[in-house]
Amino acid sequence: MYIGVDCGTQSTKVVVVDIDGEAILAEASRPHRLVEGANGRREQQPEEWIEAFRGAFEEAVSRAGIAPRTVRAIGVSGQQHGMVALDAAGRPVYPAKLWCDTETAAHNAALVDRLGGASGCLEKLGLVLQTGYTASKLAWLRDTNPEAYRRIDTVLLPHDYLNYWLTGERVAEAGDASGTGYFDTRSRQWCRDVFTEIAPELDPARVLPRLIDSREPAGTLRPAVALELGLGEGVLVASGGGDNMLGAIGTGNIAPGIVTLSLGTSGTVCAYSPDPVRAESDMVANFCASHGGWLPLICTMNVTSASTLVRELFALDLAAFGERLAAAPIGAEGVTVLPFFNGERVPALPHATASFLGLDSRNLTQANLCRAVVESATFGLRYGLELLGPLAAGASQIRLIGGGANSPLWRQMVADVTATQVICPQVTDAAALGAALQAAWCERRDFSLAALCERLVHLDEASLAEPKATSVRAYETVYARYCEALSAQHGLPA
Ligand SMILES: Nc1ncnc2c1ncn2[C@@H]1O[C@H](COP(=O)(O)OP(=O)(O)O)[C@@H](O)[C@H]1O
Ligand SMILES: O=C(CO)[C@@H](O)[C@H](O)COP(=O)(O)O
Repeated sequence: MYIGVDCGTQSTKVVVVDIDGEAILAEASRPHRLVEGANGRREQQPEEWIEAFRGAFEEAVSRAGIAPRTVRAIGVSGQQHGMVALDAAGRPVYPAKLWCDTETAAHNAALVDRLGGASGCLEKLGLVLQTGYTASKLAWLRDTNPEAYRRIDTVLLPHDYLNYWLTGERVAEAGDASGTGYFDTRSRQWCRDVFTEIAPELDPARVLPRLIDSREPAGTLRPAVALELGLGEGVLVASGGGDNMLGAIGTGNIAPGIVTLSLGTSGTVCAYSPDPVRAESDMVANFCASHGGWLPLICTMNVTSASTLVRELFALDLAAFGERLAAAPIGAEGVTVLPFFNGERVPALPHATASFLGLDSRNLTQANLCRAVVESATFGLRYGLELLGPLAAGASQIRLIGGGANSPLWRQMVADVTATQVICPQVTDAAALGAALQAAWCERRDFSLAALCERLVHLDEASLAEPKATSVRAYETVYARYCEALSAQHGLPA
């Protein structure tokens, strides 16, 4: 038995996987709080991830009906980029500053300048620093909270922190490390000179976790944790990785030809590449994959976070929200939304706010506003898909994941907006499944990752959405309207 864990923005999910029986036995999740402050502050308490993990683990194991002692390895996936700075005793010196925190936009802009602009970043890191990456969070802590900064002994990412809690080891792997902004994504090594530029007082040899290969274990369970969870001694904890990297594994996107698109709190589009990618657009992140190779990715920050704001504004539950979406026509009768409620990463507008455009006395309905926000989040991902260029253009299928993929209407919308076939995996949380598969790959040397994906990545045929020609054409017009609005409001090329 193998356990996969995904510490997302809104919740931590756990899956129990039986590799030999080729079955996903159970899933469970527990929510966490997101603390939202002024200036785009978005933080969480790392201890709450552990609490959520405990609850979800207990429920998943009990639902699976397995003896915990049959678990052989655990894999952990986590929301990318979050800064978890620990003191020498392993306690956070400050709450985790998350991927969606835009408070550090000015620090990011200053860092990009100091590294020689976009070309300097590309030369040193293989990607261009974006607000949201760990680097500017560290620079921000140094400036705004020097007392906490002085106590830093290690800087981890969310999944590294869970690995640390499980094993006592402070380690990192290339996939998640590539989102720090002080990691060379081509050579897969820490970029110590960039780290020193950001945090001159900290010794990178001490503060940065030891890098391990994706198939190497982070360690074995600490005896106290094994006892608490009822697990046997010697249970391996895999290297784990960023949620997008493990979501790629959990959707079978481990070789070129497939696109994974996530409708989570964030929206992401990524495609595997065996070589590092230097995309035409600086907004394409040349991240590493968490199984070797690369995973160029674009990320938008306002997907289910945006739809949830509008849904909650009208006090709708998910079912009622779905009904409102269906009640409005394609194009929401002329309503256009630019859903940048907390700034945006792609396009790079960290200070932007949202706009509702084209409203009149006739089209101002709940249904149109709900529909327009979901359409706009989807258009943002099409915009990103286009930036990915040939890597994504050749894909014949989109594997759709994340909470929004539960909505049949949203699935069809993605198919129509991208003119590509869409299908979901059977499992609710593909990143947690990817983490379990990576754990099995680490522990079972008799399996290749491809063989494991073949066994466990089952697609849900009932979720298949084929693009419909009339809808594809209708969305072309509405997407053009969205691009015009983007250009008019934010000066971007239409
Ligand atoms: N049927 C649905 N329609 C629209 N949104 C949904 C639906 N089901 C779940 N969601 C939304 O998906 C989000 C959770 O997605 P998830 O991928 O688990 O997020 P994360 O990994 O960022 O924590 C929640 O905001 C939830 O409201
Ligand atoms: O910042 C990124 C990718 O670069 C986000 O995709 C985070 O990794 C958070 O993911 P979710 O919580 O939305 O799954």
